[in-house]
Amino acid sequence: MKAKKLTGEKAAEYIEDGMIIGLGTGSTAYYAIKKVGELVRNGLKIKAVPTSKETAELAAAEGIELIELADVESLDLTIDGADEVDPDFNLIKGGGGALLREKIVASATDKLIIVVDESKLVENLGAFPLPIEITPFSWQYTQRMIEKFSCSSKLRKKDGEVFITDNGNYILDCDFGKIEDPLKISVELNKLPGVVENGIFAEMAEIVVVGYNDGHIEVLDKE
Ligand SMILES: O=C(CO)[C@H](O)[C@H](O)COP(=O)(O)O
Repeated sequence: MKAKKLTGEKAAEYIEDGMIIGLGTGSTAYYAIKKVGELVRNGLKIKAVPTSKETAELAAAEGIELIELADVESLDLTIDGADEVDPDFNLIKGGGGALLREKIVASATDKLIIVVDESKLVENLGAFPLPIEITPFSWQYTQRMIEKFSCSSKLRKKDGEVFITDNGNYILDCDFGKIEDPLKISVELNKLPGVVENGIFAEMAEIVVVGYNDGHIEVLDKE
């Protein structure tokens, strides 16, 4: 909790007047959004693209001006969380179910800043089941095709009901074990009809802000 707050707030320091930014989803991004709200109320002028309905609601309540990605060419930076981060800054995202919009926003971003607590740092991706967003149409067929990649998968549920994403799709949480080549598996998964997007963010993050439970923060920069 403390680590998440510190890292979210630290990431907000990268924001400058006039920027167009992306706002991520999840309990760590939450603290960044709260901090951005505070900065906006103190006079910072920015516009933001949210990565989920949940984030849009929070940001609007904070007084942050929201715009559509459709209306801009690119974003200066995006602050988002992650479920796993490997030493090459490959990520697994989508624990909160917002991976599709998060990946679209990340792809339009000059500088993707990831905020995590120390528990998210891993040597290899894969201990966290990979979220894959799929179409509801014949989803069991898509599941069988995905499982040919040697994984087992579960349809995500919430409160006993099938979890529906902001885009009206389902999510399969897929246990691949150790993921040796994140970029390759990500590209292969996205070739399957029925797969909308997967939660591997390979070679996208530029900065990772890590919060430690003892209160210190580490900023890892790809450059
Ligand atoms: O990818 C995400 C949502 O789709 C989140 O960023 C990810 O699940 C991390 O969330 P948290 O900061 O709550 O641990």
